[in-house]
Amino acid sequence: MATESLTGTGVSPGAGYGPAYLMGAAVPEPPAGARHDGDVVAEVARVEAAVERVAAELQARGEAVGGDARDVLAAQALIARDPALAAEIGDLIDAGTAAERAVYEAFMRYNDILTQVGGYLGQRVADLADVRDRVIAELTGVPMPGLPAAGDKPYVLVARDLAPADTALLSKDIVAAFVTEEGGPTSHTAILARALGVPAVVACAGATSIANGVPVLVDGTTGLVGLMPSEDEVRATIKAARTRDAALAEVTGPGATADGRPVALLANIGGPRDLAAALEHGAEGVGLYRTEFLFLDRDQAPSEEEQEAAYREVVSAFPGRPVTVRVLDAGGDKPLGFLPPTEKEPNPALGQRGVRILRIFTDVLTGQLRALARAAEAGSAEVRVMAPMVATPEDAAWFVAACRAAGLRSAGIMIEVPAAALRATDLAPAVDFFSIGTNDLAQYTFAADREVGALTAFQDPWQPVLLDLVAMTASAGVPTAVCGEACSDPALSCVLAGLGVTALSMAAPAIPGVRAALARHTLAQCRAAAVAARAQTGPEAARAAARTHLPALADLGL
Ligand SMILES: C=C(OP(=O)(O)O)C(=O)O
Ligand SMILES: [Mg+2]
Repeated sequence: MATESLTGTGVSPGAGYGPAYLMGAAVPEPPAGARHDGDVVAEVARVEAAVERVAAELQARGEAVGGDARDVLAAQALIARDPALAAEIGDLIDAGTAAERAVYEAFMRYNDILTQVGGYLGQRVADLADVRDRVIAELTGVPMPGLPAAGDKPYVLVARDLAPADTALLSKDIVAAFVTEEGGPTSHTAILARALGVPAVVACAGATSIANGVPVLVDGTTGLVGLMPSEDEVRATIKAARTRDAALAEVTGPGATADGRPVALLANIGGPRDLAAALEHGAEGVGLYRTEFLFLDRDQAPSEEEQEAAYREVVSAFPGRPVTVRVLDAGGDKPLGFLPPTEKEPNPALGQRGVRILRIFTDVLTGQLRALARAAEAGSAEVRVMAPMVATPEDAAWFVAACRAAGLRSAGIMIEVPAAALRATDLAPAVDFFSIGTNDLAQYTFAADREVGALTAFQDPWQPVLLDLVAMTASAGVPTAVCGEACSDPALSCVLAGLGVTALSMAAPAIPGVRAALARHTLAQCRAAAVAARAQTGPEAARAAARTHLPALADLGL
């Protein structure tokens, strides 16, 4: 048995095992006025050793990665070994300052000089701060900032939460599983983990107190995180996950119920890098391309040419198939510096987000639509474009008109605000399709921030009220997909089919489970499951009631 276990919410299936790596929180500033005990020589030697370890590690990591990263890391190693900095640190230690504080102050002086010089050198300030924090971490024993380099063994990445920028370079070969203390089933960590096919547990209380290097077994289905598990336990958990995967691999082909009602199984992607997984898991197209990843960490929108190149890559991966692109969903939990709201927002999730911000910065939308129209022209995919956060018929009509003006044939909207679901019949005449975003629909229905771990329960897509809103939307007479994380649950995907949804879009690794669940149940069973779930008053009861009509789930290990 594991010596200790923690529990969170399993959000990406499969089992992962490896040493814990605690993603370094910000390295604290050493206290001002900290003094050493008088041994100047020993204190200087401590700094020299720390600097050398940091420089060598940066250099080695650069060599391992190669390309541009090698030059950047080699430059950082040079900063660390800079003799002028060493002299400055030495002077401070001579005057009695403790090693870590001396490092901090000497680096800060350089920082000020670079900032004043500005231009290219000014932009190196972040590199300098990173080297400073690494040396201080080395001296004080706190975790290193950032992510560790790939080693021989994948590690379990433990963090308070993960931002998209933290994880841009991760892959399945580097990370065996994710565990975060915060976040819910629809947080960025969960979305990213599913896209990479890495098991993940979020909202796991106590996760950040796991010590670095401790062996951790993560079950991304049950949400259990075992510390120092026995070999037998690791073997059994991994075997059960594999058995389930093997059962699912036997069902292939396009999504359909057992009696042949087609339900398109599409992939949610964040960019071209997710295409391989989408194709590997047999996605029939793309149901949600979250384009905002292309716009993150920039001072301005990417050029139309750069956007077109990314869109073309996605479009060409699915010839003749639907590729549903969501235009930029900025604001709220995805703020972009170059698209600021017009006033200070005390509640960003309820602020100028999605289509609301695009209605202010119309040039950004027009540029994106033009790039999409050109990419659509170049390939044979059926490109569909949709807007996030549409709340009124007027928003819908405005967006569709903008798409038509750009020459785009298929224009739709996301239904993720209760107002839009409740009055779907008013929005229907303007659009070609709906796609329900259950993540935000839950957030706004319950007035519960989806990024707050303590409110995870409200994100449960089995809430009967959410099923009611899906049913209302699907009966408005427009083809309706669901692209929120709800679709990753095979039982719920049967219920959604039973509610009249015609396409389901999810992180690619979830597709086999959903395909198998649908293939083993008739449309009548799916409808009965939906009726039974909606008759309940809470999510647990809804889940249990639906499952009584979906008997094959248990055989599939789902
Ligand atoms: C699919 C959705 O969009 P996102 O998670 O990107 O907000 C949703 O809200 O359900
Ligand atoms: Mg959304």
